[in-house]
Amino acid sequence: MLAVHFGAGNIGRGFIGNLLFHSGYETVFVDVNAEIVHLLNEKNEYKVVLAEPGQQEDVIKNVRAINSAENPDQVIEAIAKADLVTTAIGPNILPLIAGLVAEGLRNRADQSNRPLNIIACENMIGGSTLLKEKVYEKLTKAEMAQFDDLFGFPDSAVDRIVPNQTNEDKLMVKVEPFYEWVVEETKLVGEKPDIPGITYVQDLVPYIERKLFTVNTGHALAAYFGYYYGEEFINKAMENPQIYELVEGALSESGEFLAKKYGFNAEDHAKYIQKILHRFSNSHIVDEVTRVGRSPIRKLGPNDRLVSPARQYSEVIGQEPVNLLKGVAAAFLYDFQGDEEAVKIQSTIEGIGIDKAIETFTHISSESTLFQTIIEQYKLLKENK
Ligand SMILES: NC(=O)C1=CN([C@@H]2O[C@H](COP(=O)(O)OP(=O)(O)OC[C@H]3O[C@@H](n4cnc5c(N)ncnc54)[C@H](O)[C@@H]3O)[C@@H](O)[C@H]2O)C=CC1
Ligand SMILES: O=P(O)(O)OC[C@H]1O[C@](O)(CO)[C@@H](O)[C@@H]1O
Repeated sequence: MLAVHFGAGNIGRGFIGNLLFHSGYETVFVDVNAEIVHLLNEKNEYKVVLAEPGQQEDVIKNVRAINSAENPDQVIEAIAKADLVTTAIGPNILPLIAGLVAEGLRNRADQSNRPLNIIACENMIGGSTLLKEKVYEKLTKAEMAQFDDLFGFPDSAVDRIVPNQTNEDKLMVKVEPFYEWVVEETKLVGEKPDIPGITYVQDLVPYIERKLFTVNTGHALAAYFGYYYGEEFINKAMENPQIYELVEGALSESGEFLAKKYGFNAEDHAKYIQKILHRFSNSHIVDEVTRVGRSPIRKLGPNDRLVSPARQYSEVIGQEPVNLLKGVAAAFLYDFQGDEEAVKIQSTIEGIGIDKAIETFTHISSESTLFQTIIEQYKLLKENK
């Protein structure tokens, strides 16, 4: 069985590639990083190490790679032969691979009627759906009908903390032991991929919201407050009682609306939150606050991990969240010069003021009380910096 996976980065090698190998797939990674592509083709294997006492090592074999910037034709050919296509490249990059995916699927449909599933494994709601939309923008009406029959784009939620790697062995990836991969069963075509480690569900929305608004919300607060208080790493930020309290507070707010919206058992959800706080504190993982806080414009988007739970909390609970809004305010103070989006937020604030910047990035109306609270919190945090 052949899997084509876009993105041979942290989650691609450390999580998806790992599970694919253990499920019997040969994996072809598609990437634009010439060094990683070269090394994968030279070694045809890499190590995954668990970030825990004992540091258990796993060797992932049967892998190779294609540089899509240099050899797009090879990617098109690989998609024609594939049994599964997956991605872990980042939400902002999905539109950029749509042309190549469309070409690959078109070429495949010319040769056979074999169905194929394309699963985006990104930290976002509706990643595969977005990729499908972008692919379909390249198609004729007739092709769309043909693709509807042949190709599935089930959405998915992936959870495993894989920090930036600083190992001498450039292919080796250190990962946390925990993982979860949930895939929407109803949008699959053909045979269900037999991958132990995937949980198939009928309705993905509760799972992706639970994950994005707990793991990623908490992580984002730890990152932005960690940065604010001058911490370099997430586990160190979690040692700061002020930050811990803010993160825990935000997760209990998102948990309150999630439990009410989806009927989650409150006790189980409280355990889920505690487990996540424990994962953030893992001393065997060196995870920079600037990695976890990366792309703050994306993270401040109306449907992402900060604004969506804050808005939904106020809608479902009928009150304003305290900690979630502090998290939004802290993201507006994130001025890391190595992050293009952070620089853009700061220059926007300078150019049009914080009020307009909040409206621009969060789409929260300036009439709302949420908006006023964010401004107040922003000013307080700025004064006390
Ligand atoms: N690192 C983590 O712990 C987790 C990450 N994710 C999600 O997985 C996705 C990837 O994240 P990471 O692996 O951390 O990032 P990463 O930066 O380590 O990996 C992304 C890879 O995509 C490649 N890439 C960039 N443009 C490309 C293109 N046009 N075609 C093919 N490859 C391209 C990059 O060269 C890189 O190797 C993101 O959506 C992230 O939110 C989800 C859960 C956990
Ligand atoms: O990958 P993103 O969406 O930029 O955000 C970083 C987040 O992704 C993760 O790496 C994995 O879920 C988390 O560690 C963190 O919340």
